[in-house]
Amino acid sequence: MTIHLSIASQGCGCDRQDMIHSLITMDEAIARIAAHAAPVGRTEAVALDSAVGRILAQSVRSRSMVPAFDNAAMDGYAIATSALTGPGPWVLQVVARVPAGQEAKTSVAGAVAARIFTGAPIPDGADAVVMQEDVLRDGDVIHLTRRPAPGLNIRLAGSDMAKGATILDKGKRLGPRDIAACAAAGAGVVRVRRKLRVALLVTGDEVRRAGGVREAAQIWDVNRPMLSASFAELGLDIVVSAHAADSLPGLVRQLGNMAAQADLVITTGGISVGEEDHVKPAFLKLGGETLFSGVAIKPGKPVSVGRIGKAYWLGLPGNPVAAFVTWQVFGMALVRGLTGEVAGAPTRRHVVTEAAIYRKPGRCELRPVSLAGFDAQGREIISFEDATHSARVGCLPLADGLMFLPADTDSLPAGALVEFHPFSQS
Ligand SMILES: Nc1nc2c(c(=O)[nH]1)N[C@H]1C(S)=C(S)[C@@H](COP(=O)(O)OP(=O)(O)OC[C@H]3O[C@@H](n4cnc5c(N)ncnc54)[C@H](O)[C@@H]3O)O[C@H]1N2
Ligand code: MOO
Repeated sequence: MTIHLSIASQGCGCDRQDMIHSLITMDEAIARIAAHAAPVGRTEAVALDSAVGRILAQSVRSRSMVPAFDNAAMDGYAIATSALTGPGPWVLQVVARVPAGQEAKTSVAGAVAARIFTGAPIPDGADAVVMQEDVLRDGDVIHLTRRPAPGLNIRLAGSDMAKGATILDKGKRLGPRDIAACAAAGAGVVRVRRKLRVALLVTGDEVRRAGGVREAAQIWDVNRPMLSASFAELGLDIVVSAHAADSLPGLVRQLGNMAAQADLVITTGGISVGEEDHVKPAFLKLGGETLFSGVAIKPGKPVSVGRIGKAYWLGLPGNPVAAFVTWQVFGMALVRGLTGEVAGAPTRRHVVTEAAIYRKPGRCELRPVSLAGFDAQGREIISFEDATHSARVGCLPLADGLMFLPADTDSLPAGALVEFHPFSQS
């Protein structure tokens, strides 16, 4: 629901219509990434133990039926229900013992039982397992008072996975639950995409390592630790990470070196319009081809994507919240494309606003928000600051995702439905 209640605003000038028209929309930018970014590099076989976080390059099929044989779901006694004649109770001789991991050597024929343990193969002739709590054991016999249904407490061969069934499709990022399914299917080695090689270049004369020495007009570097942490969580291979001064020759050299080593070069800062912003000129000097440069969003308007030779370049803005938001929306889309990950995009959903919103229309706004409980109809409520501040990092730890406010929306009442884009862990 979009509500238009015009509010007078002079704005800062950066939302002027003539400027906005040179920008593309967020959906167009995502579509361009999806159309261009194809999986890079060779695939490799890795042991299941070290496959977490990797992207499957080949689907996984079950090597056998799972379970491979009928087995007991309880510790108890395997019996043949057809041998229970008359109304009962019944007295059955215990003729065998079958622990898990051993084949059943004796069959169960007639009014006899086999002592059996969870996971052990069902002996021939048996068609039910009575749990031990439901029988009375007396020496070599058991007393049974209730007739079990055929099939009771038996896990049938193939009831979990059929032989040859596709367990996981290629393009899946392997998490612990996928690893469990691979192991059950007998896939001890899986074929995955090689790790994406990324290079990170954080620009700015004013930027210094967090917590270190800094002069009066200098700031601590937020972008490098923030993005490095995201890369690590995504399992990317950081081939080089460096800081660059605001100098064109230096940037040309560093960007060129990085593009020669990495599949994806990520820069932060230096992509706006001031004469201290040398990243785009350096990219162009290296013969870079632009996929897009500037998106009608707030924050993150200058975000750019292109190619330098075979490497992709993602230019993030310097403001840390803008860098984080554009990394989440465009960077992760680029990584998904380059790694062939199929189903990793966060699912957007509708949520309701806790408070009214008044804003300057023009760019689609991606405001960090926190999930704040549910309303009387069970809809999720979000809380948020009264504006998006692209340089205020203090709200990030509390945020669960982004609220998307359409470009033409200038006000919304409390309780309005808006789109919510959850942050991935990374
Ligand atoms: N005349 C105009 N000025 C600006 C425009 C515009 O359209 N016209 N756009 C504004 C917007 S929107 C953004 S976003 C920024 C983007 O600027 P850059 O990407 O060139 O980034 P910088 O100028 O290098 O830095 C911006 C800001 O962020 C701080 N910063 C940079 N790197 C880090 C870091 N690693 N950790 C923490 N903070 C960092 C930097 O000190 C600046 O304050 O441009 C606007 N200007
Ligand atoms: O787009 Mo900028 O990120 O508003 O500060």
